[in-house]
Amino acid sequence: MTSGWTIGVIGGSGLYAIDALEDQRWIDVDTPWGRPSDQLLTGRIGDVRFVFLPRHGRGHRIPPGELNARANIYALKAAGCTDVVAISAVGSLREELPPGHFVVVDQFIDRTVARPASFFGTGLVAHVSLADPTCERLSALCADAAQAAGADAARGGTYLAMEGPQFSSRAESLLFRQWGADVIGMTAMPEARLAREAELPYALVGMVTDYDCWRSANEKVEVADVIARLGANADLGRRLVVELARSLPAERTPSPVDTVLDFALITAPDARDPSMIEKLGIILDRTLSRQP
Ligand SMILES: CSC[C@H]1O[C@H](OP(=O)(O)O)[C@H](O)[C@@H]1O
Ligand SMILES: Nc1ncnc2[nH]cnc12
Repeated sequence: MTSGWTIGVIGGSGLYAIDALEDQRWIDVDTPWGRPSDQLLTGRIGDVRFVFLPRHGRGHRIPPGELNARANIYALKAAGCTDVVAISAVGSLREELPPGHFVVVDQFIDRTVARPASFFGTGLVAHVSLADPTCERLSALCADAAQAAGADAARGGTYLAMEGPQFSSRAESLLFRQWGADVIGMTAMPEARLAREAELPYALVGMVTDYDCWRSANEKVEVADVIARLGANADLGRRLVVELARSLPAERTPSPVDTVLDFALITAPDARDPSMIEKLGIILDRTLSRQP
């Protein structure tokens, strides 16, 4: 019996449902931050509860810059998730990460510019650490699960989050390589920041669909090529989820991320805006219940 885990899965491009879930049910969740991208698909694999959210909505309706990441993360928390696995299509900035490979990333460079990136603000200020933005335990489980599913999976890598929706210019692509980025995408930020603020351990599995445009003067990314690759990748992504369910330890021991807000709130209790506290809702409940 596996207990204590409820895994939220954010499915990126090409991953809009998970057939292997038993007792499937699409449920509506509204949040103080607005509506998530779609209904949530709840179910289980064996004894492990899963909550799946198609990041762009079924049918891929929402572009990266218009995703309501706060509502998405809040909805997963409200649905009882203890941990979040994000699965994303990514471009490769490294020769040794060809299309078809998976990369379980452990760092981010955030170049997004126009997205609300925090649950906190005037009236309630918090600073969480993002030094290690992903959960080592969950990432290791995902990398093992990817391999068990039959994917070539690299452990560790830096994801460059760009604003999009256009793909990068060649000069940008070359620059990002010099910065040490390994893969590129448009969605992991601010998602990973918000997961940390919501005290949800987060892992991101990048499924490489293309080499972006850095390799030669006439190379460029085309959505049609990405889509062609997505079909095969998405099958592996779904299998990864099944393998992850099989491999989770029977008991979920606490993660340091479960309690990050205990050390992050800086606004004095009597200076806190009650409407902010209300809007933060379940994100703050645990911390506030411990404070006098
Ligand atoms: C379909 S290519 C561009 C699109 O794919 C990635 O999305 P996701 O991370 O949700 O798989 C990328 O970030 C872009 O949004
Ligand atoms: N080359 C690329 N750039 C940004 N996002 C992507 N998603 C998949 N491939 C990508």
